[in-house]
Amino acid sequence: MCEHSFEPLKNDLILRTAWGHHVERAPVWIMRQAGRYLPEYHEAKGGRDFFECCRNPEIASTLTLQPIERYEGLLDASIIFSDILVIPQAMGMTVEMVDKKGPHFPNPLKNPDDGQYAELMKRDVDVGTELDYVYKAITLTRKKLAGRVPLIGFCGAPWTLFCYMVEGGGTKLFIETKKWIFRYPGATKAMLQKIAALCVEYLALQVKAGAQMVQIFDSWAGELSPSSFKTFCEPYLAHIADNLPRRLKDLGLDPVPMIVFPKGAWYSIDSVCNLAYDVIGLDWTHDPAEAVKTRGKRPITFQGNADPGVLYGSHESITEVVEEMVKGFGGGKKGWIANLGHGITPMVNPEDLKFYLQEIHRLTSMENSGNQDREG
Ligand SMILES: Cc1c2[nH]c(c1CCC(=O)O)Cc1[nH]c(c(CCC(=O)O)c1C)Cc1[nH]c(c(CCC(=O)O)c1C)Cc1[nH]c(c(C)c1CCC(=O)O)C2
Repeated sequence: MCEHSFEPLKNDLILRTAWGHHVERAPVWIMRQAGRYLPEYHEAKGGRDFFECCRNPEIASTLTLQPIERYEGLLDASIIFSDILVIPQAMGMTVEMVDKKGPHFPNPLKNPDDGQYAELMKRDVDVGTELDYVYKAITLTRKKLAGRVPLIGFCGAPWTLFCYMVEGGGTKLFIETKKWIFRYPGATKAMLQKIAALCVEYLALQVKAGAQMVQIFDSWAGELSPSSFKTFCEPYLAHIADNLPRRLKDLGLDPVPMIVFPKGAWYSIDSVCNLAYDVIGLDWTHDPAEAVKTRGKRPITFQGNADPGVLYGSHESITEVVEEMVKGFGGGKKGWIANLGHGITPMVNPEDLKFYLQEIHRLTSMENSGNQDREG
């Protein structure tokens, strides 16, 4: 139990699915479900800066609830409105959100001798106080949810956060990142380990505040070769999965399901199935049936994975993609949480997302939709 008392959950479908139980239909939520495609998001955000919204528990909880209210009864989880870059901020780096451009670090990490690296490595970061506003937003959101659906907490994976910290923002070429891993592998690993420890504490405190499930977003995992993935990504994902349950236990908290989303690293799935995560998020480059075959009998739930671009398509194509996905994941009565293969993109018509959610409900509620052999 977390330290607060909240209304009992009325819909625990996603938690049961994540724990590997047989369920009545596939649960569904959407990465970035609170965001720019919703007119009410822009309205509630007003002229405010993005990080100012994250730091304001009242606004963050309002934004978190928007999709739950608009798609009443169709979403099986909420995700706290925040950003993965709050960890670099807590470490002392400045991160701005530039309109229509995305995140920008005015002073990224240049090399291990630039002074800032040593400074960050030696600083004792207290994510308890630095990210206090996130825990407050989580507790307030749990109250406002009043048990409608579970609340997911999240963080960025060490690898993805490191990329942002050295690139200073989004990139296509990853020049700085590659300089770090191929010139300074030791310094890179030390920083990744530092971030991983912060992730564990940050997620534990989110659970303490009321998060009922957590997701680790490794959005840039796919920039690595399979062997670099083994060196710079996987050990830190493993560290989080191994240490979060221990930390929760220390704090007197029950374990929560842990989701990992190593976007783009399709080659890693067999090995990621051996980590201690309960759920693995798949992007749309995965063939669901192949992934199910690779999983075999291991007790892992998959999450995903339609191309988010299908929401720009016709309703016929949405139905086709959902049908294919339901079939590939074995019907939806076990081992699958429906989602998109990455965050929903701006300019999607919210009514088309509604249709996608309805199709998932319709096609996974069917009597015979659980008859497929999930081992492939
Ligand atoms: C890489 C990453 C970031 N942030 C996040 C990731 C991992 C997921 C992914 O790979 O998409 C995670 C994130 N960011 C946001 C959420 C909120 C909760 C939700 O999913 O609804 C979550 C889970 C809000 C947001 N984070 C951001 C917005 C848009 C801000 C705005 O312009 O109003 C929102 C709603 C800004 C942001 N934040 C980030 C970028 C690259 C951008 C700008 C470009 C973009 O939106 O894709 C970093």
